Amino acid sequence: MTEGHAILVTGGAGYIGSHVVLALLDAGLRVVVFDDLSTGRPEAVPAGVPLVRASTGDATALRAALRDHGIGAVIHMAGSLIVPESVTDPARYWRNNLANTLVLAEACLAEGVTRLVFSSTAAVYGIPDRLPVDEDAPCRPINPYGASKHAAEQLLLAVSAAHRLDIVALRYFNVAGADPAGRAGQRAPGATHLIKVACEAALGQRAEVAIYGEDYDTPDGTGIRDYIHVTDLARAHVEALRHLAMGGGSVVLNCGYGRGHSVRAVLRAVEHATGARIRVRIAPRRPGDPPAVVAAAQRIQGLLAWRPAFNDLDAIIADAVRWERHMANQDRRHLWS
Ligand SMILES: NC(=O)c1ccc[n+]([C@@H]2O[C@H](COP(=O)([O-])OP(=O)(O)OC[C@H]3O[C@@H](n4cnc5c(N)ncnc54)[C@H](O)[C@@H]3O)[C@@H](O)[C@H]2O)c1
Ligand SMILES: O=c1ccn([C@@H]2O[C@H](COP(=O)(O)OP(=O)(O)O[C@H]3O[C@H](CO)[C@H](O)[C@H](O)[C@H]3O)[C@@H](O)[C@H]2O)c(=O)[nH]1
Repeated sequence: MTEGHAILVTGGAGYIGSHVVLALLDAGLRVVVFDDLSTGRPEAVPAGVPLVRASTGDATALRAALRDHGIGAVIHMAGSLIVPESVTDPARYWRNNLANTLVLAEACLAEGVTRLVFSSTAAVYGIPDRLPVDEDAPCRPINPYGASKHAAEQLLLAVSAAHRLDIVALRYFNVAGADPAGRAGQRAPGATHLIKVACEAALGQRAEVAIYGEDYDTPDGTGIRDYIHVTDLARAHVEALRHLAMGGGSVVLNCGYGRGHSVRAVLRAVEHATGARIRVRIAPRRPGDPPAVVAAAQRIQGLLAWRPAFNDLDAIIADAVRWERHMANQDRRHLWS
């Protein structure tokens, strides 16, 4: 697919990145991870995969990595992604998500890399007028995270229109779960994403789950999201590379299943999967949170040879719970070693 070249995965030591690396290896591709380990973990990088520890803001390190490892395509996943943090520290988001993407695009042009897959987000839409939201809907992000990712998309598409750099921007909806074979999962401490937080609470690793707002205009008053299994999402990256290799050209694609679940529905499903009761506390709405976001999922399935294999909230949660138990056992072993 890249004529013997390797794929550079920025952010490959992170949660989604580590699953993308596995999907690429499973497809028989050569992979190099480029990660500053700000939230990623070296143990998330499989043995034998080179790890370049540097920031995407470092043009010299990027160009050296592209050159030295014979990179044919880049999957750009490095970024900052916590919505409330983007509200309190916007400059960090504009720098990491936009300015560093510019550095990467320039490095690709300078080193003759012609294909790039970009991690974008449903947060670019803001509060959609209509659900499910399709790729042509207006982008009116309501927080600096979404704004910085939307600007990065615009930058990449403009570069793509002017130069030989083809882009697939994948707009991920809410990513959750873990590798069904148990090889990877979400490792970073202090998680904020709902399914991870709920699993930790169900397994006694945190006291409670705060429900951020019970007064939204949704059937049960809590926020609605389209949760996608991380392994399905990872495989979409392999198919996006295939699309580019076949000359498919630049495109923006939603990555979701087209089905929404409320916060309360997620908590019930985690309780069902674990047999535990989760203590909940009703908290005020979180700044920057839209009430409901659900993907129109047709375009990706029309364009890529991608079909979801884990389109089921219970399947996502089962893998998330299994990974959380695995992590808890590891922690206990460390305690006694
Ligand atoms: N988790 C989600 O639900 C979700 C949804 C939509 C989009 N995304 C996007 O997916 C990507 C990966 O997210 P994740 O959930 O795996 O988060 P993560 O924090 O686990 O992964 C991000 C990785 O990027 C690395 N990184 C950050 N800034 C860097 C820099 N300047 N230089 C080099 N490495 C850097 C981190 O060390 C980490 O390994 C992000 O771009 C994020 O915006 C995530
Ligand atoms: O402890 C928690 C955590 C979350 N929520 C609620 O659960 C829903 C999901 O929240 P997450 O924090 O899990 O995810 P977000 O929807 O805020 O954001 C995620 O999904 C977005 C797209 O919808 C972007 O892709 C973004 O990158 C990614 O972090 C929201 O209604 C939120 O208010 C709670 O009630 N309690």
